[in-house]
Amino acid sequence: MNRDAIISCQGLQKRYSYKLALNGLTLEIPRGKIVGLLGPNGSGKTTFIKLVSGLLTPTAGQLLVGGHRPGMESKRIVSYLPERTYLNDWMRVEGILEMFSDFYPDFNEAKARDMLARLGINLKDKLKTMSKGTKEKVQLILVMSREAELYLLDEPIGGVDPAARDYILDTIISNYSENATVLISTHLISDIEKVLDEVVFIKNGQMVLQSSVDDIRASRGISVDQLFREEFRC
Ligand SMILES: Nc1ncnc2c1ncn2[C@@H]1O[C@H](COP(=O)(O)OP(=O)(O)OP(=O)(O)O)[C@@H](O)[C@H]1O
Repeated sequence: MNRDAIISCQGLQKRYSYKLALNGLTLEIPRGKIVGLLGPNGSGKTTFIKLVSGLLTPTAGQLLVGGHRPGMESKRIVSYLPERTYLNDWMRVEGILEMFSDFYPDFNEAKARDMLARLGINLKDKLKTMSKGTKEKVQLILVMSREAELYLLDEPIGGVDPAARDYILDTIISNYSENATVLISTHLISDIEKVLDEVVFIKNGQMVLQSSVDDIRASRGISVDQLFREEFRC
């Protein structure tokens, strides 16, 4: 197990009653990279992210996050955007900012306010009155405004319109501290691959490929999106 990697796992298994969602996953995610976690529906992406965030516990195998077994120490360095919202709908953006400031010592409120202003989001608005895409923007800004060592983004921009996606990728996701790692699970590969350094493909709870995006383009002459379509053709 490599303790220098931000995530290191060996033979990682997660079983939900009869379903083996992760089936001996072995991989290392380096520090300082933006990594795409890609795979077909049900391949185990969300399960892996939840294990890394400490929300679930492994059935078997080993997992280190920032050199620690998932727990208090690893949770401190992880900023996690879940697939489904965890915030209360009735809250106003300004209330949520306050909550994050109280809760997370590493929350950079000025950075969050700046990004919210640039996207024209009104601090007085309540989440429940916002469109799906705007809600996603708010949550992504909150998560990326923590000075974390590892950002876990599970399907971050599915509801965001294509015109806003580039802006969000360039200003929010790429605007992270230098030694931090961003792990993004997504099906919007063609939109997101331009910011990715590396990709991990998983299938049936196992890793099938880990490669730098440049290597895929140089050695195979195709995009990550094309490779995904070839690898996982139904
Ligand atoms: N709480 C649960 N109970 C039982 N089975 C579950 C549970 N959560 C996930 N699974 C199963 O585990 C497998 C992996 O699910 P997971 O959500 O990790 O996949 P995913 O790659 O994130 O999929 P998607 O791309 O559709 O979001 C699937 O077969 C799913 O049905």
